Amino acid sequence: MTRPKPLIAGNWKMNGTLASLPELAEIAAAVREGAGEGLDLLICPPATILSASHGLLGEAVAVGGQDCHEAASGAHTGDISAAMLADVGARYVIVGHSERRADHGESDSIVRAKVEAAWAAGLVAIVCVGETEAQREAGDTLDVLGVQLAGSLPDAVQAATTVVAYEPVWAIGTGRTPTVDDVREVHDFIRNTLVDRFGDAVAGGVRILYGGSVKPSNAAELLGVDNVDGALVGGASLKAADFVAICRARAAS
Ligand SMILES: O=C[C@H](O)COP(=O)(O)O
Repeated sequence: MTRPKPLIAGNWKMNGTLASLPELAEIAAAVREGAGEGLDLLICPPATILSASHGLLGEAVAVGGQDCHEAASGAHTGDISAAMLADVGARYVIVGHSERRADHGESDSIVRAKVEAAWAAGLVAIVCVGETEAQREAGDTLDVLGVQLAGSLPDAVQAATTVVAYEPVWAIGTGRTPTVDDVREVHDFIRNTLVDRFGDAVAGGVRILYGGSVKPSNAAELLGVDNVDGALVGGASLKAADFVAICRARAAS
């Protein structure tokens, strides 16, 4: 199976204002100097600065949303549709992040509907899955991920429209990461699960990102693991220098 082109994605979460745009300018400058060679790059800033971010980053670094509503439009005060994200330049949208699942009670079936909404608007959906610490300690990690994948991914998955992000909940923002062997086991499991359901041709091209305390010092090790096709980076993506260092580490691994 040929490895898909790696994707390094930054998720700014609820951080960043117009005053943060210089960080993006710094990333854009590093990319012009070759930092993103051989990689697809993505920043998912808050929706309030998506348009300005797109204007700054241009085509070399994609921008994406952090969530979208499952409906195309309507009476959903405060929500954002996939088409609205696309309208201001987004090419991707994260769905089913564990913070959305926990804070907003998003079930696998809601996540699945959001994936379909993203596709309908022409966006690539980054579908997040991951186990809690209690689930890992109980030995349930693969079972939990199997259920999340089965429920969150629609039948019409294509490599060009879908990315899976494995984010162990206990590793997010904690500075803790799974061992390389644990990451390999989970990513192999996700790949095999995709192959069983969607076949080799589709599943081989779906990028499987690792997310959870990725930083410059551990990026080469984590991103060098088989079936790790990039990273979904939270905290470290807020600093241009760290995000660029992660990109360089992946390019070199
Ligand atoms: O979406 C990103 C992940 O939740 C990882 O966040 P983190 O890199 O701050 O641990």
